Amino acid sequence: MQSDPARVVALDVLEQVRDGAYANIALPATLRRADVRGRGRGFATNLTYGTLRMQGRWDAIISQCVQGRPFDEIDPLVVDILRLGAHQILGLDVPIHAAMNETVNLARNEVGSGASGFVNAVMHRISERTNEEWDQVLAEVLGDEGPHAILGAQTSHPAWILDVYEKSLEASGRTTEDLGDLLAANNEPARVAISARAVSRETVLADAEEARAVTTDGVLMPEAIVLEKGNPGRMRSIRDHSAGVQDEGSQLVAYLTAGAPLEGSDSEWLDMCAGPGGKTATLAMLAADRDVTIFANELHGHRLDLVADAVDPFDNVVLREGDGRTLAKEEPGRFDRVLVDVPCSGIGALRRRPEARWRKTVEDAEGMRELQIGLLEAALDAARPGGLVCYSTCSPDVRETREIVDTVRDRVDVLDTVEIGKDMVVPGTLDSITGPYMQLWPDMHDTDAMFAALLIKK
Ligand SMILES: C[S@@+](CC[C@H](N)C(=O)[O-])C[C@H]1O[C@@H](n2cnc3c(N)ncnc32)[C@H](O)[C@@H]1O
Repeated sequence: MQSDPARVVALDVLEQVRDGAYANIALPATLRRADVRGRGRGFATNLTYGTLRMQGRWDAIISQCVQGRPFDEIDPLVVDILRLGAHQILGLDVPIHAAMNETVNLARNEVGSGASGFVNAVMHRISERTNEEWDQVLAEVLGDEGPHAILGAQTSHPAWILDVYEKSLEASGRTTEDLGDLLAANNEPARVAISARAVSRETVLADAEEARAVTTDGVLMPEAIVLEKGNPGRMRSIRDHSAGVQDEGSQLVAYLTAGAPLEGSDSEWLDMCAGPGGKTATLAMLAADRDVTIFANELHGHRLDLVADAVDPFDNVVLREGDGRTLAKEEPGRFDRVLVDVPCSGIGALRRRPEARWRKTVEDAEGMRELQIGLLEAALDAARPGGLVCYSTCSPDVRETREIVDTVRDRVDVLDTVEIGKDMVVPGTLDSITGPYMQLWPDMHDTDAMFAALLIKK
């Protein structure tokens, strides 16, 4: 019997990801090559992304079903087939007999009949328990390794990410009891939010309707449009860059940068780390009738090209390629508003990249520290006296958020922090935020875990 093409595609992408590919790039290309469309395409997408996201949980469960065989010694291709099988039984509502048959068949066709017998036996054992029962088993077998090892396996996260999240929750006034909700939110696909830029919100809504997309209002940003269903790539306004797909948290960072109160001149803004240009384009929209020029700087030429595409409909943006830190030396004290959206570990945006949590390490944040400090100091150098600097990350790790801002505030002349503009969001949605730093959360705000601090230079 031939294998189901959608499952073959999913297996192919899992193999590519093992070799270092990004699923969001490998999957569309593999679907195209295999000419899988319609419902098969949707199934292959859910299966691939879901399996990658939940891989840690499935591996912990598979390890309990291999009857003493060391997990690390199983052929990686067989492991991928078992992960796909586990996800069909426990992660999707595929009927058990279909999931079993298809998985065993895939093993026979892709590896050989020896492997199919092993896969059959393991799949039987996986299917003997419900998710709740597997949670119990994992709690028992991992009991000696501590609560984070258990919760990490149950929710499919490396234990170090739980340690980092726990510290971040506490630092931003939440409790460690919220950790489970946060991890569960990471296992849901990110919502597709749209920022209307060179056209009105109404135009984008009409465009979405024409593309047969289903929309709803933003949770956080009154201006945002959320696509509940549909493909943004089919919308004209997305294709011609008059609107852009952008997380609501990222939209808010641009609104905070443009809208924070400022005394004195307000005509030159700097976006110091602009690529790929989502925030630059939203800033360009917000500056459009304000007689402002935006200088968009990016270190890498190929990412500056993406900024150029994103701001194509606007004529108020000047592009510059280079290190943001040297720019500040060349033009000290010039800019009225500066956004410094620094490179970071990205562990606040795990919903977007299903494989990301398995690639990142606890050292990633440490490795960025000097660069983040240097960029924030440079942003303050580039701002005029009394000018505004917005420091932001898409990570909640305190080592790259408040610790960076606190270090720089101690070192250089920062007059004050500015209160986060709660009037810019849907009323009530930022009420939990106290103090000068904004930390968003996927489980509370349905955004990436963006951090922002607004500073005024002396
Ligand atoms: C978090 S991303 C910015 C995202 C962007 N603001 C947006 O909303 O689309 C950080 C960017 O900083 C760039 N970068 C890294 N080091 C830099 C440096 N020293 N100077 C300027 N940009 C830098 C990276 O290439 C990356 O494109």
